[in-house]
Amino acid sequence: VVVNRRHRRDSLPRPPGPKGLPVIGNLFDIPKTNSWLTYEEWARTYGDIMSVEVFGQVIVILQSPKAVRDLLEKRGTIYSDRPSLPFFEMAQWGWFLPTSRFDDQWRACRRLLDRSLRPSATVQYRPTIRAKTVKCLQRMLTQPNDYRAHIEQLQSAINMSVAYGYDVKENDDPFVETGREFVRMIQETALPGALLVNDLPFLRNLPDWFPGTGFKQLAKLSRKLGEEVVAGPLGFVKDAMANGTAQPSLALDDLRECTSEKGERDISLALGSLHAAGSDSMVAVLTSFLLILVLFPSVQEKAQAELDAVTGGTRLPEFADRPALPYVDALCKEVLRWRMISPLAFPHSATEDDVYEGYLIPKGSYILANSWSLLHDPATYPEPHAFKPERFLSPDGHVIDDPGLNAAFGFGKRICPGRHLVDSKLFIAVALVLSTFTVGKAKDAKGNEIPVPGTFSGPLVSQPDAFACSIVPRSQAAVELISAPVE
Ligand code: HEM
Repeated sequence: VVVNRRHRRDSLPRPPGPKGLPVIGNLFDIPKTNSWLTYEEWARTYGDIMSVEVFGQVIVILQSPKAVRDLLEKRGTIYSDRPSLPFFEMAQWGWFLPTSRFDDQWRACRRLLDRSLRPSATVQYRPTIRAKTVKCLQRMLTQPNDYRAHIEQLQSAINMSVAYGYDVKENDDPFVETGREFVRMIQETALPGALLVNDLPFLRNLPDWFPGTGFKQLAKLSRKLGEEVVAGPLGFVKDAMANGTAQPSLALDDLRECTSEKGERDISLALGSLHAAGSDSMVAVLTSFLLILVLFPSVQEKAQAELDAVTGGTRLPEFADRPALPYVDALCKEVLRWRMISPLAFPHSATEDDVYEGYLIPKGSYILANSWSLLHDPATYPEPHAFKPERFLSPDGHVIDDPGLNAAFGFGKRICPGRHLVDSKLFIAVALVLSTFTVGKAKDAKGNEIPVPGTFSGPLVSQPDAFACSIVPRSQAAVELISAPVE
C-alpha cells in the first residue's frame, strides 16, 4: 500500500507554470524587480497555484485567499519553515526570527514575542510611542528635508525603548548602528546571485586560502555582528538592573521572570530579532504615507478636517481619539494595502511532500504567497490601484474590520508578530503629522514644483524611491503644540 501510494504521489504533476530552460529553469522568466506583478499576470494563465523552477529549486506561488489559507494556515505544520541559505548557516544567523528555521529555538523566541507584542501588552507602550513621535515632529519642524532620517531615528527610538528601556542617542548610537549594519548585511547577502555559495553550497567546503573564498571571512565578521546585535542591548539592561536604573521594558519583564541560562539566551534572541526586524518595514510604511499625502491632496484635506473637528486645533491628538477618527483609521489601513511594502511576504518552505488539488508540492519547495494580488483583487477591493480610504468605511461611516488586510503581515505561524505594535505606531504618527503639518510638492529655486516619481523599489522591502516634498506647519498654533516639552 505504501509503495502504491508513493508511486501515485510521484506520478502527480507539480503546479503548472511557464516552461523553463534546461538546468537554469525559469531563471530568466522571473523579473528582478516587481516580480509579484508578473506572478499576478501569470495567474490568469496558470491559476491560483502555480510553480516555477530555478536551478532545480521549486518555487510554488499561491495567489488566492483559499490556497493561502488551506496551505499556510491549515497545514501550517508543513509550511512554516524558511529556505536555508548556506551563507546564513555559516554566519550562524539562525537565531534571527524572520530567517530562522521552523525549530525549537524559533518556537521559544516566537512564544516570547507573541506574548510581549499581543494587543493588550502593547497598550502600555502607547505613551512612549506618542512622546517619541512628537519628538520626531520637532525634528521635522527644524529640518523638514531630512524626513527620512527622522523617521529612521523614530523607529529605532521606539523599538529600543520598548524592548530595552534604552534611550537612543541623537546621532551615531552604537546599538542602532550595529542593528542597521546587520539588516543591511542580511539584505545584501540574501539577494539571489549576491553570493555564489548560496547557489553552489559545496563551495563552503573549500579551504580558506582558496581563491574566491572571501565569503568565509565575511561570514566570520557577520557572525560577530549578529552576536553584537543580540548581546549588546541586553547587557545594557542587565547592568541597569544591577544599578537599579532599569526602565520599564520587555527585557526587564522577561528577565525578572527568567530562571535559566537558556531562558536568558531566548530573551536575547527574541529581542534582538525585534530590534533588527522592526525598523525598516515601518520606515517604508511611513515614507509611503508622506508620499501619499503629496500625491493625493484631497485625502490629506479630508483627514485634516476630521482631526480638526476632534481636537479643535488646540491640542495634539491622542490614542483615545481614535474612535472619533474613522477616516484617519481607514487611511492607515489603505496605506498598508495600496503599495504594500512586503508584496510577497517572506518565503516559507515545505518540510514534507504534500498533495494539494491534485498537484505534488515537493519537500523543500519555496512557497511564495502573493499578498499583492490578494490585496489588489478587484472583486474584493474595487479599483484596487486607486488610493481610497473610504473602502474601509461602512455607509454609516464606521471603520470596517477587514481580516483580509492581515495579508500585509504575512501568513500562518510566521505572520508578523509586530503587527499590533505597527497598528499603534502608524495610527499615532498619521494623526500627529496630519494635525500639525501639510505635506505637498517641493519647489525648486525658480518656484517650479519638483516632480515626484511615485515609484517603489527595494530588494526585500519595497519602499518609495527618493522624492522631495515640502513639510510645512499648518499654523503658528501647530508650531507651539509641537514645540511644547514632551514627557
Ligand atoms: C508596517 C510594518 C510591518 C510590516 C508590513 C511587516 C510585515 C512582515 C511580514 C510580511 C513578515 C513575514 C510573514 C510571513 O513569513 O508570512 C514579517 C515577519 C516578521 N516581522 Fe514584521 N512587519 C512590520 C513591522 C514589524 C515590527 C514593528 C516588528 C517588531 C516589533 C516586526 C517583527 C517581525 C518579525 C520578528 C518577523 C519574523 C516572524 C517569523 O518568522 O516568525 N515587524 N513582518
